[in-house]
Amino acid sequence: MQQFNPYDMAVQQFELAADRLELSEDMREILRKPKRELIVNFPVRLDCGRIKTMTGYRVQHNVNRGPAKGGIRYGPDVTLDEIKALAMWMTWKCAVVGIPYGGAKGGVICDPKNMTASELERLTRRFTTEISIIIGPHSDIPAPDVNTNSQVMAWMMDTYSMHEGFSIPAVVTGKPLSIGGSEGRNEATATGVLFTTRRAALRIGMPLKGARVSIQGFGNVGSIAARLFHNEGCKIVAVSDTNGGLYNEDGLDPAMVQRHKLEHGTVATYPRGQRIRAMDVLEVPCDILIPAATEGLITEYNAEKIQARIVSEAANGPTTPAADAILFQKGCLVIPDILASAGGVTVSYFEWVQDLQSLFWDNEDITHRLEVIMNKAFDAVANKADHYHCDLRLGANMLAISRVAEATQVRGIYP
Ligand SMILES: NC(=O)C1=CN([C@@H]2O[C@H](COP(=O)(O)OP(=O)(O)OC[C@H]3O[C@@H](n4cnc5c(N)ncnc54)[C@H](OP(=O)(O)O)[C@@H]3O)[C@@H](O)[C@H]2O)C=CC1
Ligand SMILES: O=C(O)CCC(=O)C(=O)O
Repeated sequence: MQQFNPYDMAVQQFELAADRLELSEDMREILRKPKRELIVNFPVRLDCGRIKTMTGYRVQHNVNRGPAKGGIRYGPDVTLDEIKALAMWMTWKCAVVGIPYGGAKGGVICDPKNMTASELERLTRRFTTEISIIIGPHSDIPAPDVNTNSQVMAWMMDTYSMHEGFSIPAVVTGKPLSIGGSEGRNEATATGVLFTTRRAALRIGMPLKGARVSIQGFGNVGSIAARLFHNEGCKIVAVSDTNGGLYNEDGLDPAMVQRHKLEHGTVATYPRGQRIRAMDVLEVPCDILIPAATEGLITEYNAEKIQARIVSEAANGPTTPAADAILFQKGCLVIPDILASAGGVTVSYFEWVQDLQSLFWDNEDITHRLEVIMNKAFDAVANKADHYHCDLRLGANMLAISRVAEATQVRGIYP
């Protein structure tokens, strides 16, 4: 089996859309490569006194529609190609929901589950200092992603502000409310998944009430999606994390599963369900599948076995192009990542705007504004897909890429 490379996959998706848009080779050359790739190697003192040199990345894919925007992830398997792919998807994600940002992503190769809070703080502060030559409230604004959270964003904001000499909350989003975070940001990605799934269910005439939902990944996005879909009247039949999966055809109570995970570190050992392998959550009988873990897990090897009628991609890049073709053929409606998971960055945009104006909105206002944007984006993507007789991914990519290409063209290219 060939080694999965997320950047190759992102470029392959890009080329499919560029072909249908009949984009010139010159424009493709500009859009397929990241604008900036920063690699930093930096020392971190561990609690035992040893110094470990860590490697981190910040990639800005495109900034023609506004400042670069995108999360920071920590993990042992982070690679530059993964971060390049995620940065490119951020460019398309911001364009598809029409918020004035380009795309970026960052990451550090580390093992966060085996690091103490003080080691993570030192890592975060040093990494922020290293990438502060390219981040800033008007140039590139990080946010949380896999294995990072509001505490990590608080350390980033504090470190950046220390160097400037005064508080600059707008340098990162996803912060705690007490230092300029926004109402609704923590739940925003999962809320966006719910809004787009409601729209998709309407499109295929499937009631959400009573729908069986399987969720891969039980972190920020997956666990909150479980709660929101449960509140919507859906039955959460399967969940998983890195330790394994859990299935119960009668439905799981997300709050109880969450409590079990907090106490035992995994959902897989929750007693009121049948233990299954982590990858099996993709194949259990269900109506809606929510991949909320990581890239490249739905492939040509398991797509045929997916039983869901809707796949709502909360994760970035969960489905390979070969799997996309199989799912489209089967009549499974895939809400692509750049649309389904755009609720997070949309509320990050609200957070940034609130920080810049020092005037804050309430939760109701945030949720309403998010719903308007997500519904409008879903309808625009669906119209594109209907017009071109293609799946929603190609529709979303065509919409997004044409918007970025137009911005690039109208700004002019220096001869
Ligand atoms: N946070 C955000 O605002 C946004 C996140 N996303 C995307 O959503 C996805 C999840 O992010 P987020 O929830 O923030 O990250 P978290 O780190 O909070 O959670 C990730 C979850 O995925 C699980 N996981 C990782 N790999 C696997 C695997 N192979 N099989 C099963 N479970 C797995 C982890 O398990 P364990 O608990 O055991 O570690 C964890 O439960 C990512 O693709 C991210 O890029 C997209 C838009 C915004
Ligand atoms: O909130 C943000 O700015 C970015 C979130 C993110 O990294 C993503 O949507 O993948």
